[in-house]
Amino acid sequence: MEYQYLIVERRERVGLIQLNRPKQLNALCDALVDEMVAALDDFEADDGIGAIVITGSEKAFAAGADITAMKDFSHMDAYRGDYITRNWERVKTCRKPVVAAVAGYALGGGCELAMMCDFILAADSAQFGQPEIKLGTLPGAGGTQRLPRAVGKAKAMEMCLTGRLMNAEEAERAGLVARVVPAASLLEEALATAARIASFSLPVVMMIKEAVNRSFESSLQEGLLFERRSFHASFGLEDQKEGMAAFSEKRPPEFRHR
Ligand SMILES: CCCCCCCCCCCCC/C=C/C(=O)SCCNC(=O)CCNC(=O)[C@H](O)C(C)(C)COP(=O)(O)OP(=O)(O)OC[C@H]1O[C@@H](n2cnc3c(N)ncnc32)[C@H](O)[C@@H]1OP(=O)(O)O
Repeated sequence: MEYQYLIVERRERVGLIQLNRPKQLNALCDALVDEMVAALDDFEADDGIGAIVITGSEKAFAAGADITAMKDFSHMDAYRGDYITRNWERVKTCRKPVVAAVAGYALGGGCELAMMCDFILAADSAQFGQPEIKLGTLPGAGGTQRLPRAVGKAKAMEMCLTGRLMNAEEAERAGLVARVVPAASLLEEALATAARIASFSLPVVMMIKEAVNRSFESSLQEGLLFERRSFHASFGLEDQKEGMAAFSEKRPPEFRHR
């Protein structure tokens, strides 16, 4: 597929998706999101891909939904067109892990896109925010729902009501990002992290992603039961036999990803 707004590459067992609208600070438009859905579909179907990285440019992961594109929308335009949110769950529904590598601005829909990913690696230049209130609107792709779950009500409420930005250090302290790395090594670190994940058993990686995400959707008791049944099911995998045999034989495992 030809991409106009993305750079899409395979880096061994890692699929790399780079937002490529640097002049507009990677503002998210319908066409970019449609291309991202296509790239995720492609990587999900590819047995040679075990993990995915989404990143932007040095100055911006994504500065939000495209204000120019939507500024004259009517309620019905937004509602019936479901502007750039019609496929918004595709990152979350992707069964392979998706890592967000964020440098620069991740604002509005850009912060929401990063939070849809399984975890965020932030450059020390990263700045996160939901500044929609400054535009006379509010987050529309999870900002008021995922941000409180990530950083707590107080910080999320203050950020959404004031539109202030959160730098990488505060974001790590608050639990929004997994780790902060120097901007110069962000992509290298993200690819290495994704490659490590992709080196493990793909079915187990998928089961872990599913179980961790289930913790946000169910009671502790239901989540523990889901996890336990998944643990039991792992003993049906060739990779579980290989992993535990390799340990006993004091050699590295060679997972077959099935
Ligand atoms: C596979 C499924 C994936 C699904 C993914 C979906 C998730 C997203 C869905 C979103 C749903 C809607 C809800 C979200 C709404 C929003 O996001 S509203 C927008 C929120 N963002 C902002 O308010 C930030 C706006 N930008 C700025 O404040 C500043 O640009 C900046 C980031 C602080 C940088 O300032 P500065 O360094 O001065 O650069 P600028 O000159 O301002 O910008 C450079 C050019 O980039 C253009 N631009 C920047 N941001 C946007 C934007 N959001 N939309 C459109 N264009 C933008 C800016 O206009 C400049 O362009 P030129 O004037 O042509 O040079």
